[in-house]
Amino acid sequence: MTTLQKSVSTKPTGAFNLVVAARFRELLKLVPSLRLKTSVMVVIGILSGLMEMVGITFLVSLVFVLGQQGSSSAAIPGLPAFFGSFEAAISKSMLVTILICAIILRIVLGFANSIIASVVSHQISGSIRHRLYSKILTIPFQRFQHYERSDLMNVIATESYAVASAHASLVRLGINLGTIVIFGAGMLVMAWPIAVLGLIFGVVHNFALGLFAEAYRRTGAAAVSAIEDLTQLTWTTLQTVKAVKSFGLEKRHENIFDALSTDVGKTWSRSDQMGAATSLLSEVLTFGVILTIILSSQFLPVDFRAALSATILLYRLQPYIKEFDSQILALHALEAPLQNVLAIISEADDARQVACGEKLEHLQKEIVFHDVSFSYEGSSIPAVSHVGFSIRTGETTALTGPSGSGKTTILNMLLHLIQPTEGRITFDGRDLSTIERSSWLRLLSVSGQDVELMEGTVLDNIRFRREISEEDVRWSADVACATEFIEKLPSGFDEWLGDEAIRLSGGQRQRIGLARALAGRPEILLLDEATNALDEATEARVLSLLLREYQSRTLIIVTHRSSVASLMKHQICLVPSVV
Ligand SMILES: Nc1ncnc2c1ncn2[C@@H]1O[C@H](COP(=O)(O)OP(=O)(O)OP(=O)(O)O)[C@@H](O)[C@H]1O
Repeated sequence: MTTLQKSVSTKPTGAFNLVVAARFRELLKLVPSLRLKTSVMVVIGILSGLMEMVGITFLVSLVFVLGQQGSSSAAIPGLPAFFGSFEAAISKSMLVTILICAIILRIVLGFANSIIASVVSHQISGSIRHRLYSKILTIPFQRFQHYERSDLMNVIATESYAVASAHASLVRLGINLGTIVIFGAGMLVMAWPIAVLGLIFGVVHNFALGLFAEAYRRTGAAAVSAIEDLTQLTWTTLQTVKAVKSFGLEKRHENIFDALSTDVGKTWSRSDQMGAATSLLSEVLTFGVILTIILSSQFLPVDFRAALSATILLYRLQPYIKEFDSQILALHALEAPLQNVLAIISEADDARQVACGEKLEHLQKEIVFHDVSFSYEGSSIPAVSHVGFSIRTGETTALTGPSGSGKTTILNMLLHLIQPTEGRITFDGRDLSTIERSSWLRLLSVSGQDVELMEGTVLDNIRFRREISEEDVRWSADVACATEFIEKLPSGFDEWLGDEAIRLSGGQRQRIGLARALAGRPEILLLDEATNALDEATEARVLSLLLREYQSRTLIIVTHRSSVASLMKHQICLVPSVV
């Protein structure tokens, strides 16, 4: 069984900021077409930061100018040294205009970026959900069987959002870094000693937050694992409610659920506590550096106005630095869900499913198994070993043999769910592997002992999302002897069946499954113990109707009952493989 990420990866953990490169590489694999939008978002974000810096600087200048009596029409002497060369040219009204423009531009850019971010985030999530869902349908059936269904549900419904979150974090990182650089440059020009203090603060801050990185990675992985366990328990409980009640295990299940639910709560609160701790650390460091500037201001070789502007910039820089670090920590926490998404998306497609091949309009003569063997992945004993037989078209054949002799495996090969590991299967002399899969599957239909009913009406279940006329639905239900009980249901064919269809007996479910298989009027019908839950009399009626309708078509029945096998023209008896 393929288990999705339950523990943190073994990648080096010391390299705090390397996580950015790792997440970026993963994102490029998952959403390669986002480069342009991402760059636009980062540039807009940085421009917004730039506008903030301009706004702060001009605001400080304005305050100084307003504080100077009677100099309103003179050149502005209030700008910091950085703007010194413009002093002669900027009047007070221009100062106010620039300030207002900077503020408005910042608001507009911020708004534009949140709209773009929201659109991009939904695009990413939608595209990832689509890729995951379609991957589940295109991976080889054997690979699919290696996954826990609850894990797959969890990845599609919950963890797929991690990709959009990681993208948002990377964009925010780019914006924060760009803004930090711009603010830093501004501070350097205005008051270099304060910029140096700010730089030291940034390095210490980054190093201190780096100490939390491993804890964040572990918490992220623990949260994913705890949620997976909880989903799995819920899923299996829903699947086995009858057994749980029959064995009187409700309390035990409740206890297990509570324990797992507590684990989930603990991982989230640990994450919240770490968030609070890192935020506190950030505040303390910022306070420390500003205090240092205040205490040492009289000794610093800088102009007071410039020092004030630079200090305000440093103060405003703090949220960017804080967010920069928290986004890096978020990227650590996103490792586990991202790895899960990647694991599924990187699964190879079923080569036969995507290959073209020749079309097959009809089966004219026969299906032949030429010395066919098949072994399931990881199994040392072949499920089918060197089997050879032919099935003539338009005739009825029973496939018999003891339990485990490979009957279902043979039907699965006919259904293209698995391919022979040795030997070949031919249809009218053409190798199965050279035939277009969909054209072959159009010719045949299958029904088994366990019917996969879905949420919907009886009609929905017979149609099974295919274009099938009402007439064909009625005909198939008649042949399957299903009409007689369907019409007794309160809403007949429109009766709503839950996914478990609890109101139906085992035999009724099998008859709906049989009607589903018949409804497309297939040339070849495969029945895998499809009537074994029916009483003898109903089974006999179903079989006689089937034989009448399938006089000139191909019917292959897997059965353990000699009475059923004897009704077929041919019998193929399989023997179990030995080591
Ligand atoms: N997904 C699987 N992975 C590994 N082994 C499998 C898998 N499915 C079936 N097998 C093994 O392959 C062998 C043949 O199984 P198969 O279901 O084809 O037998 P069968 O003749 O249809 O049995 P039954 O009459 O009990 O339904 C068995 O030994 C079974 O354990």
